[in-house]
Amino acid sequence: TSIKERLLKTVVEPVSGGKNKITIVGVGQVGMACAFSILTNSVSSDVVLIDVMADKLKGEMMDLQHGSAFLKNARINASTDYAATANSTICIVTAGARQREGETRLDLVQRNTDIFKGIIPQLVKYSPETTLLIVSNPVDILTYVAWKLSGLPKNRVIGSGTNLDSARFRFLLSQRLEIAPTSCHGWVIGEHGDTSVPVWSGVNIAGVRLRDLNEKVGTDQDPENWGEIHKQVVWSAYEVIKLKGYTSWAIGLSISNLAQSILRNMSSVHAISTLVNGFHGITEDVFLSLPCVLGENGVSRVVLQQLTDTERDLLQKSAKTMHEVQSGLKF
Ligand SMILES: NC(=O)c1ccc[n+]([C@@H]2O[C@H](COP(=O)([O-])OP(=O)(O)OC[C@H]3O[C@@H](n4cnc5c(N)ncnc54)[C@H](O)[C@@H]3O)[C@@H](O)[C@H]2O)c1
Ligand SMILES: O=C1N[C@](c2ccsc2)(c2cccc(Nc3ccc(F)cc3)n2)CC(O)=C1Sc1ccccc1Cl
Repeated sequence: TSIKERLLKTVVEPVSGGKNKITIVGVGQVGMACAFSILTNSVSSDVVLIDVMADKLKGEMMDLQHGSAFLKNARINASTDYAATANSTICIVTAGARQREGETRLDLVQRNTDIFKGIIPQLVKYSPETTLLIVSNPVDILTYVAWKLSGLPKNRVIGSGTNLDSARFRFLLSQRLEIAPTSCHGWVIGEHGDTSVPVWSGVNIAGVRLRDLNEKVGTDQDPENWGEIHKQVVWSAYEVIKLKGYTSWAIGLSISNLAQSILRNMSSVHAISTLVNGFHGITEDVFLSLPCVLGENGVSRVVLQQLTDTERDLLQKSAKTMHEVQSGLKF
């Protein structure tokens, strides 16, 4: 008999297949930062990596597996075959092509849409109950594409949206006030990226709104120029790209936080991209970020913020632009 048989008496065979399996598609800078954050925060004990670059995929899997002693023995697997993703509670999609020199956004969106045609149906085939969490850019449009390709109900198709925008906003606010970001409350909503919308009327510390202390906060007439914080949210994205060529750690941590809310059915509120037809006078099928209640069945509720007319107009303008891009896509 083998050493193992002389060493161990079997009581019952150990099983795998808990309810916290997460698939991550795309093992680039963002995908691996998501994987590392999810594993080091013990969000999941069962992570599957998918990519088309087989060698990079295997190398990333092995490198993470070698840390198992420090990761509570989480199962880490990888494959180019989607069968390995079966029964994933969450599927995080970070796969995508980078914008080429001189490429228009519409060309990039069509290229990433074509990539999604080979990913989304496969994920749903093996995990029909999954929640899709889209990170690839342009994230709001690609979340719409994932919703159309997946046939899943709108509560189970989510985009990271302005979650990173809001995290950067709260960090910058915290730096200025010398208070922890978790105690600095501020929501950036709408379209992820350059045209996101900071809801200044809601920015508060312990319920004390900056607007109540100075009604000009967030406007160009504000002598203290608090509005600069939102401008820096956008600038810092370009700054990080200029300095290191990509972003990873903050987006990875924010995705891990969203995954935790789903797996632990926390009903915590996050700025994430959801189908906003019917909200704030929007009548098109588009995905934009609003404060959403997030749990095991995805987005269960949306917080109805009181927005100024300007904030509503900005959302409606984003909705219109995205609807035009979406209408030009070939599925
Ligand atoms: N939503 C946000 O806030 C946010 C923030 C940062 C980055 N992003 C986006 O995340 C995406 C990924 O960024 P990155 O820096 O990791 O890019 P990257 O180029 O480092 O990684 C992309 C990965 O996708 C893989 N891939 C390509 N086609 C695939 C396919 N058909 N199936 C499976 N995998 C495929 C590539 O092999 C590569 O490993 C980009 O679209 C980027 O703009 C979004
Ligand atoms: O931190 C980032 N980095 C990216 C990036 C990561 C790897 S290469 C570029 C970034 C940085 C700056 C601009 C930009 N624009 C863009 C627009 C549409 C696309 F399809 C892809 C990228 N993207 C991707 C991205 O979405 C972010 S967040 C971000 C971007 C712009 C403004 C505000 C925020 Cl909070």
